[in-house]
Amino acid sequence: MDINWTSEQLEFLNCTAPLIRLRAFAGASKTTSLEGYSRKHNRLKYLYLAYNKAIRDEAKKRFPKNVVCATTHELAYKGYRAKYEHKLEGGLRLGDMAKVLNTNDWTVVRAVVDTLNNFLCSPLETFHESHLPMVKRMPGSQMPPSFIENVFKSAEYLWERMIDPEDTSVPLLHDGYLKMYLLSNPDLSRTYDVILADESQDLNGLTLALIKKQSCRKIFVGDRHQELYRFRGSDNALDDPDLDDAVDLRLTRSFRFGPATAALANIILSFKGETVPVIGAGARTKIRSTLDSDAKRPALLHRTVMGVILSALDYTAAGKKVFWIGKIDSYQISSIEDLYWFSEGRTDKVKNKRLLKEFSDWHQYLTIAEETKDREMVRAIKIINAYDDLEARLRQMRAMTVNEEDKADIILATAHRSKGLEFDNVALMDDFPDPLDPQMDHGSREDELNLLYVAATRAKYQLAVNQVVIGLMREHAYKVKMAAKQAQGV
Ligand SMILES: Nc1ncnc2c1ncn2[C@@H]1O[C@H](COP(=O)(O)OP(=O)(O)OP(=O)(O)O)[C@@H](O)[C@H]1O
Repeated sequence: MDINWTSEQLEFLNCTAPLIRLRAFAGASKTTSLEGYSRKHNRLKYLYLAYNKAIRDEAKKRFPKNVVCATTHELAYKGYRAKYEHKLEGGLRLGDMAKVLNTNDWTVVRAVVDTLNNFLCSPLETFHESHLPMVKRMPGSQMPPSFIENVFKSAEYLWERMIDPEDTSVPLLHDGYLKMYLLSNPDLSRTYDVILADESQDLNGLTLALIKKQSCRKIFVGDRHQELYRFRGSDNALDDPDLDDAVDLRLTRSFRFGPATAALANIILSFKGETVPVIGAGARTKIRSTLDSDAKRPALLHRTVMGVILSALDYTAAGKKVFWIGKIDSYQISSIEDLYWFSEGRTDKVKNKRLLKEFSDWHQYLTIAEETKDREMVRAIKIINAYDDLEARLRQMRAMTVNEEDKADIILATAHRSKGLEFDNVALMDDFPDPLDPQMDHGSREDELNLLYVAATRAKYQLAVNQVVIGLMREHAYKVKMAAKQAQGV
């Protein structure tokens, strides 16, 4: 590698401690540095654990042969594939689980499914109070003991059926075989000398426990400000007390963007109490309230899937070709098409027949959405209610979707999906909530600031900020002014 390494990078490359924590800001050469490390210490065998398949595939292209790149799920799945392939699914459907549990109390069903999902992501071997979700805006642990007992019993019942290969009524989830893998105490140190845990801030308790158990060298890499999946059971593994013994190193120079974006990132992070500054060592990024009209192929980053779909419907209706980060179908468009026909009573047009088995009619769908506040269901209802000509718009949207980024007029993504990517020109859309809202709880505020930081650090040349970011800039300027006045004793 022909790189003029910075002093921060060199410190990492020369570190051979058994436990290393490398904190790297957005675009601060994390992957380049890991690659440099595995080339420098090239007699060692490495396992690079990627957060998702896209990151794994990128890593496979970059890392040398002494590095095996895998997702944790992939690592675990090998041992369970033959036994469970036929009953593997992405999630538990509330309607199906209600049938298995023989109840139509949707509050209970929701609580049981959430408890089971939380159990799957946690390192604990048995169900515990910490797995209970919020129930009717109240911590589950404050619900009556009989309710809690019932939820635990039912969640345990579903778990037993989930791991029974013969039982196809309760599917095995991806986190289910990962849980079984961890409970089997695998020894990765027999095969690898070093584990590189990328995006460590997003590791859930289960994966963190798996890595911590290994006796080989462990390098945890990440950025606590890019933690985006707290809701999936992760809680900033980089700050785990067991990592207090690690050698702490940093990468603060971002080569993606220039000083203006770095200054903006520092403003956003100041609201989280960060005091170490990001340094913008890349090309000069221009910051605007709207993108210049000649800004080519802008990436429009949204807070919500609903925002992405609404933009897609509007832009394609105006004749623009769109490219979806993560492919169109991962935005649940086909379920919206199905639900549209379902809401019209045209069950013959519904492609996924499960929908017809799960709900007797549209009215029942609306009732269950109202009772469970299920995000997917609520989102679908909003979109269906938003347009009179939805069918024609959905058709146009599919027709104007392109599969290659360079054929598009516009790139669409959520901020979540933009993580790890970079674009020449980026616009932050107006569906982000305001982290200055006093009604927002602390955890949500941190999540929203993280998302804004991730989204704002994707642009190389031009970034259009939204009203929420402008609000943060104003508030920051005001705070700086007040602090200066105070210092002068005014
Ligand atoms: N010492 C250096 N001098 C100049 N450029 C560098 C140096 N180190 C890395 N870079 C460049 O910085 C860019 C970003 O590096 P890299 O892809 O490793 O970032 P990253 O931290 O993995 O990004 P992200 O985490 O946001 O995906 C690359 O183009 C890389 O070649």
